Amino acid sequence: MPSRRSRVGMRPEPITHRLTIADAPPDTSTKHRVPAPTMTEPLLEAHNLHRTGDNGTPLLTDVSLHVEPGQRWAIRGSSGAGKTVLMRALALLAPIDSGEILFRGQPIENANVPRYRSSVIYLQQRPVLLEGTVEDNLQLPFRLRTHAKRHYDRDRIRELLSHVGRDESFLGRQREHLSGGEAQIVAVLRAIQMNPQMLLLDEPTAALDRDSVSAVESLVKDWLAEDSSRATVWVTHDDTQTQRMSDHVLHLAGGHVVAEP
Ligand SMILES: Nc1ncnc2c1ncn2[C@@H]1O[C@H](COP(=O)(O)OP(=O)(O)OP(=O)(O)O)[C@@H](O)[C@H]1O
Repeated sequence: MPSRRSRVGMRPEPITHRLTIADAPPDTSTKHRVPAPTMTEPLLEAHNLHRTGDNGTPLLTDVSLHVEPGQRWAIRGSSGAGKTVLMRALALLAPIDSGEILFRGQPIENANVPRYRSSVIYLQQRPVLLEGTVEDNLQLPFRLRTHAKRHYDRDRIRELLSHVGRDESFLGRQREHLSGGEAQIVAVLRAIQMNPQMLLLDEPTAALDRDSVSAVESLVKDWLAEDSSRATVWVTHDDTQTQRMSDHVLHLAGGHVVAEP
């Protein structure tokens, strides 16, 4: 069994037995069928997250989320509900005071954070791109030690660009000449070329025009369709985007999970 020790050193949880294929009772009756055990282990688990802000205000209170392979979650809630605080905690970019975050059933030790961040990539509303061309930005992750053995694949990028109606000339565009939508397309391409297991999308299309929204959504949909075990957590205020891009919804209000707003 995986260790249930918290990365943040809080409350050890009771060890819970997880059903495996070997544990499954034989199906001796079709009349009184025993419910099939869950074979899938969650990809990302947040258990009872708590965080208090600098001024003592509770930002997250007992927030839990289990994302299984293939699931597409939407995080909903009004402004200030704690959506970004939660997403940054899941991305290990912001601290939690208590609770635990597990990836594939394991806590993420400090030494494994770079690997975690290449499996679970966080994208924010305003993408951070460096000076230089689109291609410079796409090549950037391959300069990191974590990806030293991987190589930038221009053919793959060219193919992905064709899905969103851009040709190779886009690669030579300077960062400062990109629209907000184009910059977000670059950020999504930069993430999905790394073949992550999950994307954490924090309002990535909030300030974009309709064409850019559909370009970003279609890149993410195509990436999901390539591998049925990939998953997303998408913060959005948009009801129709929630319908298009999610099959599970977590509602937050005042840093709490609520049934419905
Ligand atoms: N370090 C901090 N200390 C104190 N308060 C904070 C801190 N970080 C965030 N907050 C507050 O926590 C609340 C939740 O912020 P958060 O950014 O998660 O909201 P949100 O749900 O993402 O809102 P929006 O939809 O407007 O992006 C806000 O009131 C914010 O000002």
